[in-house]
Amino acid sequence: MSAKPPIPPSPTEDEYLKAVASADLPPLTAEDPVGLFAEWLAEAVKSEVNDPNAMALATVDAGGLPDVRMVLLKDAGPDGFVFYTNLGSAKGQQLAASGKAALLFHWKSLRRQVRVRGMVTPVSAEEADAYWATRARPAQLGAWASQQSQPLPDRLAFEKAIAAYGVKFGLGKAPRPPHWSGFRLTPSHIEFWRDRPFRLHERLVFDAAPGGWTTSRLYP
Ligand SMILES: Cc1cc2nc3c(=O)[nH]c(=O)nc-3n(C[C@H](O)[C@H](O)[C@H](O)COP(=O)(O)O)c2cc1C
Ligand SMILES: Cc1ncc(COP(=O)(O)O)c(CN)c1O
Repeated sequence: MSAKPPIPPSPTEDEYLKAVASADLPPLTAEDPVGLFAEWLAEAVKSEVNDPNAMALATVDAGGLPDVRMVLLKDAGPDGFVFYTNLGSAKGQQLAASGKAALLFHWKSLRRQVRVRGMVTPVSAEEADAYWATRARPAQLGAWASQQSQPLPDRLAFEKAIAAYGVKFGLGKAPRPPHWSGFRLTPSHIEFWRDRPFRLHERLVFDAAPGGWTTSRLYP
């Protein structure tokens, strides 16, 4: 028999009361979600153990069944949130078919989350080439050899394919594969969530409106 998973219990009142003392923050306010996101990411860069730019990317498949996996944020600004992947992967196909996605950042060290929803479009070839050029050569060869999300018969076959691409491109630059590029999610909705004691959290929501954003708050 397998062991029961070690699920932690809900905090006790005493445990919450200890947190109250350190939770005396001014209310969360901002005019511009992009600026607030940049501030929160900068804090996460300092406090997270690794990958502060990691985010869950949610998509739907052809049958409407949700799918989700982690990707790394590689650019962010007023135009949206950019990530890179294999276009033939499950997520690549789902994004091409639906044009919609959601993102979730969860910074455990800060007890914060940011949720983003919106439409997704491919980045330009020039933008993808510029990002591709910053990747380490072995990572580039891996992207050439990986048929991401397809069944892998054996690890050795993958390693041989990586070596073959290494020979093919010799000492020269490995160009960006046609099956590897990026997507930009243009946010229509962004929510900032900050932990408060007793689960009385703060939620600040931005909805895209002509020429700017409307803001609102939600019950936790
Ligand atoms: C922290 C983290 C970051 C990741 N970043 C990426 C990424 O930027 N791009 C990518 O294609 N896969 C990334 N992966 C792997 C994906 O989570 C996933 O396994 C892979 O892309 C296949 O997903 P799919 O079959 O849904 O397309 C990352 C995984 C982790 C845990
Ligand atoms: C398969 C894959 N592709 C792309 C990325 C994006 O990161 P990078 O471009 O820094 O390799 C990751 C990050 N974990 C990854 O696992």
